Amino acid sequence: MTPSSAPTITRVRAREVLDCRGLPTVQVDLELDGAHLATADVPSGRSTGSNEARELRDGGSRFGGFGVLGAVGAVNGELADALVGRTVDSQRELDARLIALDGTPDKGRLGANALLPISLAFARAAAARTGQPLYRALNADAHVLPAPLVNLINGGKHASNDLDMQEVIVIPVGAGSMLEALQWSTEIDLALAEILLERFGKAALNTGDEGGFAPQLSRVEEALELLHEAVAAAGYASGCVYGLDAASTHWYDPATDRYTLAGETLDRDALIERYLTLIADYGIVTIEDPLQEEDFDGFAELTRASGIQIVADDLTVTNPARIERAVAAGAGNSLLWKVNQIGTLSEALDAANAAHRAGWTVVVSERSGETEDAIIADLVVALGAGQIKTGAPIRGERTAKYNRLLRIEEELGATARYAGDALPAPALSGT
Ligand SMILES: O=C(O)[C@@H](CO)OP(=O)(O)O
Ligand SMILES: [Mg+2]
Repeated sequence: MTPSSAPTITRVRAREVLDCRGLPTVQVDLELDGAHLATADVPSGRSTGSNEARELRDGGSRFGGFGVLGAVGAVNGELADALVGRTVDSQRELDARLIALDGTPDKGRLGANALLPISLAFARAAAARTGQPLYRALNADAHVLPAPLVNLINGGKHASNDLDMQEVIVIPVGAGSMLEALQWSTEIDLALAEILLERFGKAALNTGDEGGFAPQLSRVEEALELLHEAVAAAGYASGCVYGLDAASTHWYDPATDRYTLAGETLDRDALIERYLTLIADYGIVTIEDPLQEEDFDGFAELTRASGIQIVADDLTVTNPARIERAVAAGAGNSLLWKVNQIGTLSEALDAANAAHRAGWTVVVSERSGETEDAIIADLVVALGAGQIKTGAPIRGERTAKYNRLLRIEEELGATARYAGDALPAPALSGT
């Protein structure tokens, strides 16, 4: 049922809410036609790329200015004044208006954290107006449930251990459904907890920002061995593959053009060699941000040499122009898709289309600073992307996404398809 006339925005209201790190972020209510009210939150990154759309923070506090009252004020003042009472034909028209109101290339005047929650709340309200869930309002044929890239060991900027690589990931590709994929993931997580307790003692179960364990270790090989052990102990060795988010920009020194990995200094070639060894030894089928955020050539070299999924995050920042550059250079073959890196839903959808057109895969992603807002669950199904990265299945801001996916799987019934084939089947034997 599609209402015949275009909706009118009758209310826009922002407030400050807290994310999972206890830091303020922006929540927006948006109402259409005095009847359809929707809410959306904006998440926040910690290991951000330098080319992301700008998030406005207030400044001035001892902790570096984490407040978002400026962004909240922009929504409740200038943006609400410009939008309330207006009729909006489409998401694209609204987003174009938001972009024009900000007027800067990086959304630095009003802030991506002011614009995006308006864009997302509009998408939800427009879907509600048609009586459909968001994933279906965006794509009538939506039916693919994503394989989860489950980040069970945290390092880098997300944890207080010495592991440089940010995320050590297991992917239950052999599961038959979303429900089964999450059951496996939880059992693997519990098995990992037991192994860590036995190996590292009392502080073993510290966790990082995305709910994965953050044991005190520094070598990624050790983290991968622990994860393999946990998968085997849980009984899923034949159904799982592995991945990394190296987030290497954050352990790269531009002054020397060198990386420091577990105390060792490596140039680009040595680091690429190291990845090839890790891939061969540990059944790794996907690596995100293996090289620093400006090294298009390095990405291209590893993409060619490895033959696996190489995911661009800080390199491409969900920005169609940077994606075009990466595609032309062969720098990666997969896009990490984060709506707040670009700041409106339409631009993010353009980014996903650009990636799909180029034959790249798309991995829909959380941020490390999340709220309970589960919108990426609807978005990953709408895109049919087949892969989601949304942390360990043990903390509310992450389980919100997983639980929404379970509900969508139920709603889709017999038409639902779990994308276990989005990544290659296990290549390893005997680990
Ligand atoms: O690097 C990443 O992929 C993300 C999410 O996992 O981290 P952050 O949100 O801190 O940028
Ligand atoms: Mg990343």
